[in-house]
Order: sequence, then structure tokens, then C-alpha cells
Amino acid sequence: MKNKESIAVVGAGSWGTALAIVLADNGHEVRLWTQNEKRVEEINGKHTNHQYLPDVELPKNILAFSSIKDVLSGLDVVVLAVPTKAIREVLQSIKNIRTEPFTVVHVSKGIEPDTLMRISEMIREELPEELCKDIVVLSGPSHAEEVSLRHPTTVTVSSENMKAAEGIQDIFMNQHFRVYTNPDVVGVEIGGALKNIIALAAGISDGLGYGDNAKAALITRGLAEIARLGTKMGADPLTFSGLTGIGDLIVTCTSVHSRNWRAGNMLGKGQKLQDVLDNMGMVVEGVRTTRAARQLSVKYGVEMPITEALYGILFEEKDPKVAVDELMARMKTNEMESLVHIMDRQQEI
Ligand SMILES: NC(=O)C1=CN([C@@H]2O[C@H](COP(=O)(O)OP(=O)(O)OC[C@H]3O[C@@H](n4cnc5c(N)ncnc54)[C@H](OP(=O)(O)O)[C@@H]3O)[C@@H](O)[C@H]2O)C=CC1
Ligand SMILES: O=C(CO)COP(=O)(O)O
Repeated sequence: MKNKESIAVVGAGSWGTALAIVLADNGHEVRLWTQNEKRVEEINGKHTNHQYLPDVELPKNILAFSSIKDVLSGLDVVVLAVPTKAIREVLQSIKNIRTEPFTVVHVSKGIEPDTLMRISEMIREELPEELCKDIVVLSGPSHAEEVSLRHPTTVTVSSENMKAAEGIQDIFMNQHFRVYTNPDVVGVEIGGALKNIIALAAGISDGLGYGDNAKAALITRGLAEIARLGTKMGADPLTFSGLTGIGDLIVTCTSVHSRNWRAGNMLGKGQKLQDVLDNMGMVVEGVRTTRAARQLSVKYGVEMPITEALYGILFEEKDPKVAVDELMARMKTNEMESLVHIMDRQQEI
């Protein structure tokens, strides 16, 4: 029997709401924060969140609030479920209110451009040490739409303090939502963030009318470049063959639920990036992360051809078809050569 807790979920978008359902199903009292008053009324009155999860009825033990102060008061666990670009702003409001220490669970998948920080690093920078007990990342192949329908889903939690990760594993785990632990915070965060770049590329490939061969190539070679960069940054190479690596790549590159795949698909069909983003109504994390990953590839001296091609399409108006032609015409190489430093890193560990 798990301890019942009161838990704050900050962000009532699709993922925050789906995770609130998991926590509510486990019997926890869930306080869900959104700055949108109308959504607060809808969640508390009709028990729905139509904009983000249409047709899903929310459990009654989810209570929504628009005051961040009311959401946080007296709670030990705060789940941060906002896009990467909103993380600092939200943490600044939290730190102005809280005086007691708490555990932050972050579920966002991005890297901050320019600072090149992972999300746990941004949290460490924003929250004073005496306020932030532990940081736990929850990531893996998990579309909100399926989690909210209680379809079987597996994710991974990771933290520098594995006791904290195990505590969060207990809070979330249930019959539909299986939670693993992994001590490799860098690998878990890098895999989750960078798969969005490859999902955009997979969507573009589908939008151009290419088939399964192209998609398999993008997933496999995408994983190779993610693992190359991740291991240079200190990740355990094995993490990339787990849920937060290949697992999340598969789900995001092959599902119509993925906002990154859908955005790519529209780009491949010839739409303009700004129109795609304006019409999505939800965050497409891979766009900013492409900029960050390209900066990281330069910083660490790691070749990332798919990221480079996507950067050209997103930010330099390169024709997607030309970008694919250029990828195919790259100098011939040995499949394993580019993985050598990953194997070296594995031996070090
Ligand atoms: N959706 C999914 O299936 C999954 C998503 N993720 C990750 O979770 C994170 C959140 O994604 P998701 O829930 O899908 O995004 P959505 O676009 O569905 O929702 C984003 C939420 O964040 C809120 N928000 C945005 N900007 C701010 C801000 N500046 N201040 C306060 N609140 C803000 C929005 O509020 P409002 O509606 O009021 O604008 C909304 O509630 C992303 O990093 C994503 O990669 C991870 C796994 C699965
Ligand atoms: O991270 C996700 C699934 O694991 C969701 O991906 P999208 O943000 O592309 O929808």
C-alpha cells in the first residue's frame, strides 16, 4: 500500500493533466495549477480539460487552482509540467512563495538554447539549495493521450539521489503506468530532449512522401547521433537503448499523437514553420532544442548530420527535399566508426 500524498502539478496542459490522472488514480490528492481561470472552472466544475485532452473525464480528486500559492502550500512534491521555455519563469514564482524544502519532479523534454543547460541544471540554478530537496526527472515513451486512457505505458525516473527517484517511482506506479529507475540523469534528459529533433525529421520525411525505410534510417542514425553527443556529455551509453532513448524515439517518430512528428509532417508538405507553430496550440519542443543541440554539437565537437539538416530546414529556409538529398550524398562511411567513442565510454563505465 502506498502512502497517500498531496501533490502539486504545475501546468495543466496535456502532459500535466495526464500525470494528474495517474496520481489521482493512485489515491493522492492532486492540486493542478494553470494560470487560465476558465480552465480552472472547467476542471473543477465539469471535470474535463477539453483543450488539451478532449473526451477524457478527470477523477474528482484533481482540484485545479489559478493561484500558485494555494497549489504549493504545505506540499512536499511538485511536478513541473510546463514547456522548457517556461521553466525559469515558473520557478521564479515558486521560489518567491515557498520557504519549506520540497522535491521537484520535472517531466519536460528540452535543452535551453545558449546556456545549453539540461532541465535539472536550470532547476538547480533557479532554486536555492535549501528549498530544493531533490530533483527527479520522469521521462520515456508516453503520449498524454494514451496515458489519460489508462493504456499500458512505461517510463523511467532518474535523480542524483536514487532514494528520491524510488520515492517518486512509488507515487506514480500503478497497473497501467509502470515506472523504472535509472541513475543516469544526463542520459535520461538528453535522450528525452533530442528525440524531438528526430521526430520532427521523421514527420518531414513522411510529409515528403518517403516511406518506412527512410523512417527506420532516421530513427537508427538519429539514435547514433544522440548517443554520440550524450556520451560526450557524460551519459551512460546503455541508457540510449532504454525507454528514454530508443523507446521514446520509436513512440515519437511513429505516432500521430506526437506534436513534433505532426509539425514535421506539415513542414514536409510545404507549410511554413511559423504557420505550423501558430496552428498547433501545443508546444513543439524540438524546434528550440534543434538550436540548442546544434550549439552542443559544436561545443563538444560531435558530428550530428540529422540535427544539422533539420537546423537548415527550420532556421535557414532550406528546402526539406534538398536537405534529404544532402544527407544521402554525405561522404561514405563505416556504420560503426562513428560509434567508437561510445564503446570507449562504455568500457570506462
Ligand atoms: N504531451 C505529452 O504527451 C508529453 C509531453 N512531455 C513534455 O511535457 C512538457 C509540457 O508539455 P505538454 O503538457 O504536452 O504541453 P502543452 O502545450 O500541452 O501544455 C503546456 C502547459 O504549460 C502552460 N504554460 C506554457 N507556458 C507557460 C508559462 N510561461 N507560464 C505558466 N504556464 C505555462 C500552458 O498553460 P496555458 O494552457 O494556460 O497556456 C499549458 O498548461 C514538454 O516539455 C513536453 O515535451 C513529456 C511527455 C509526454
Ligand atoms: O514526449 C512525448 C512522448 O513520449 C510526446 O512527444 P510530442 O511532444 O512530440 O507530442
